[in-house]
Amino acid sequence: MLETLSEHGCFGGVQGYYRHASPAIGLDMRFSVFVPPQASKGSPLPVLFYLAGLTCTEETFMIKAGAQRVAAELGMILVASDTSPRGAGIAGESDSWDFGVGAGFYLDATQAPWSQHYRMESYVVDDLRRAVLDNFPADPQRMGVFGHSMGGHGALTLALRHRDVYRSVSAFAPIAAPINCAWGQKAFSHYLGTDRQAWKQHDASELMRALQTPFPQGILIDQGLADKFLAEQLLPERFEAACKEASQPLSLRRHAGYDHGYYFIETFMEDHLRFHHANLVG
Ligand SMILES: N[C@@H](CCC(=O)N[C@@H](CSC=O)C(=O)NCC(=O)O)C(=O)O
Repeated sequence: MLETLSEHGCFGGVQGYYRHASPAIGLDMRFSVFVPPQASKGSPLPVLFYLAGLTCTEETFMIKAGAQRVAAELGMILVASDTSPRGAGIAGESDSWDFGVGAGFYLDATQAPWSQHYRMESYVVDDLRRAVLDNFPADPQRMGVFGHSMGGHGALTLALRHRDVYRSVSAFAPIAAPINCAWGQKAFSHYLGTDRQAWKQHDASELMRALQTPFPQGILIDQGLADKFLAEQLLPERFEAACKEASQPLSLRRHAGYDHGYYFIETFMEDHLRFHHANLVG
């Protein structure tokens, strides 16, 4: 059952905010959907899932990224997930901005106490997808995923781990090699424990190195060169090397003068929407 929190006319379509019970998480979750005007024609539409970064919610992308105008032109449904469970009641889960609440890292935790509710991979891939298919005119054969920073890590890893679900993937300033940066090491050690082999299953660069079948239309990544997190946390050069090793076509565009924020994201948003549209619709 979907509860509508609010709906708003937007570029001839509808921008909505919703809440539903998530079996994977065991709590209510919120998400947002932009349905373009083409929905009134009755045919199923391609869907693009957005995964946001640390501290964000299901609202951040819809308010700040400026994606709806082009999605309305192209006839694409946009879906934005929240970034973690809310209300799990784990001691200390809100103590830091880069772990716990707002920092679910799009994986299923295996370690107590996180493993009961922090199951964002199953949430996004199963529960959120199901909710979108059941309640919106979405085409299950034409789904893509993109995201920013922690959500860029999520987009790359979920696309690599669920090739049958996502046909297209791109990212803005992704955490591209989390087992080699402080954000990833902090999150993975708490969520996944000490086994570094388990960590590799959620590291985009490690997954890419083991890739069997490349994404034929390539992967698009935009990265600002004035991003204060670039050298220590994001490490796109490791993903670039892994793509080369795996013969995966990658367009990694480095942009002077752009930082980590949503002014950067909105600048290149249209390119990402057109990239996914070309991959999903042709
Ligand atoms: N509070 C932090 C900054 C947090 C931050 O920059 N979050 C980014 C994502 S970082 C990686 O996942 C973000 O998208 N923020 C939302 C926004 O509107 O910019 C600090 O103190 O540095």
